[in-house]
Amino acid sequence: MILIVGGAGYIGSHVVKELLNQKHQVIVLDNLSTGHREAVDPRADFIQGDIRDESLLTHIFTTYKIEGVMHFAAHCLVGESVVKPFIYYENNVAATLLLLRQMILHNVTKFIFSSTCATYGIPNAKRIDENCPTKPINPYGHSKLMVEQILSDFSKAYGLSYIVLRYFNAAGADPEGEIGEDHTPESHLIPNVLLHLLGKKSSVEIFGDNYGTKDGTCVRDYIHVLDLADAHIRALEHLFATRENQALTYNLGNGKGYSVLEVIKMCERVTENKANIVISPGRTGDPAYLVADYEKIRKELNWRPVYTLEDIVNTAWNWHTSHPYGY
Ligand SMILES: NC(=O)c1ccc[n+]([C@@H]2O[C@H](COP(=O)([O-])OP(=O)(O)OC[C@H]3O[C@@H](n4cnc5c(N)ncnc54)[C@H](O)[C@@H]3O)[C@@H](O)[C@H]2O)c1
Ligand SMILES: O=c1ccn([C@@H]2O[C@H](COP(=O)(O)OP(=O)(O)O[C@H]3O[C@H](CO)[C@@H](O)[C@H](O)[C@H]3O)[C@@H](O)[C@H]2O)c(=O)[nH]1
Repeated sequence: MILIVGGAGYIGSHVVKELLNQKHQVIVLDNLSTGHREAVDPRADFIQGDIRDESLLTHIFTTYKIEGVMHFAAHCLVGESVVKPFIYYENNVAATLLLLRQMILHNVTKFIFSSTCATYGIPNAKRIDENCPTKPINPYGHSKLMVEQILSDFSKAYGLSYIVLRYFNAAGADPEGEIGEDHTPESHLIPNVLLHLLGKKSSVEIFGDNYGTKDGTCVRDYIHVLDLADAHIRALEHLFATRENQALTYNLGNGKGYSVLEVIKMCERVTENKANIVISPGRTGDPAYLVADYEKIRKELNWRPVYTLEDIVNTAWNWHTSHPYGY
């Protein structure tokens, strides 16, 4: 059985559905702080609770035969982390330590960790590969990089076998339309544009239009949640297939950069609607340009993204139009 921590959240719930489709047994632990009970596939076991509750973790590790853990639970907003760093270090680093302690105590060695391209900071590269220096520029990125260091040390000392997945910008929704992105408040670009085009927000803000990019707006690499789900399953299967401890780090992105303006244009095209754009100051902690080189995971786990930006916007639009109030 695989324990999915944070499996009621946006990315976790999509991974849970794919794991179940591929006949894995799944138990989800989530405190529902930003996740939704309805997002958890009914075929999964669900426990509402917090990873900081050590007696609950002991109960889970002694009751269920947990063979591996995927850890999605975190605070994960770049801007919020700049103004509320305490909760980022507390929930992303200290709470993860508690989870890892229980794993070690119960001899569970396989671990997949949701990290981020925010660990790179402002890279000096057109495409970021895993050898680029990690110099985060916000507390969120620092908190994820700290966990990566902890995992490396724990692997050597306690035999942890792990894969760190550094996602770029997750987007899109389940093509079957059952689950999708639902955050309150919503801060991510694509849902914000689509919610505006759906008439739920009066305008869409562009945070900064004088970055040193092709049109002055920030460039990001948008990766479909189902491509992320596929990578998680490959990572899990790799950990189960190898005898030696693994200590691996992979980027997960599309390898293509789109500016905020280009994303808005794609949303306008898919929805056949015109956006009312407002230019606002850039957000603190936002790098100008982040695009992935995903060669390493392509070579080693035979993963490659299959969804385009248009697929991302189409599936997200399908979700928002069928769930205008979220779950
Ligand atoms: N969304 C992105 O673009 C993106 C990019 C890079 C990395 N990530 C990482 O991926 C992971 C998932 O992101 P998401 O967008 O699905 O976020 P999300 O907020 O939708 O999901 C996080 C889930 O974790 C749960 N949770 C948080 N703290 C918890 C705790 N202490 N105990 C139990 N449950 C807890 C929340 O209720 C939520 O269901 C995060 O670790 C994030 O840092 C996300
Ligand atoms: O209404 C909006 C929302 C966002 N943006 C811009 O759009 C880009 C993407 O922003 P957003 O969708 O909020 O994602 P990021 O801030 O890039 O962060 C996401 O992607 C990171 C990886 O790049 C993850 O680590 C984070 O968890 C996840 O929130 C940024 O340049 C924002 O300034 C706008 O202009 N208007």
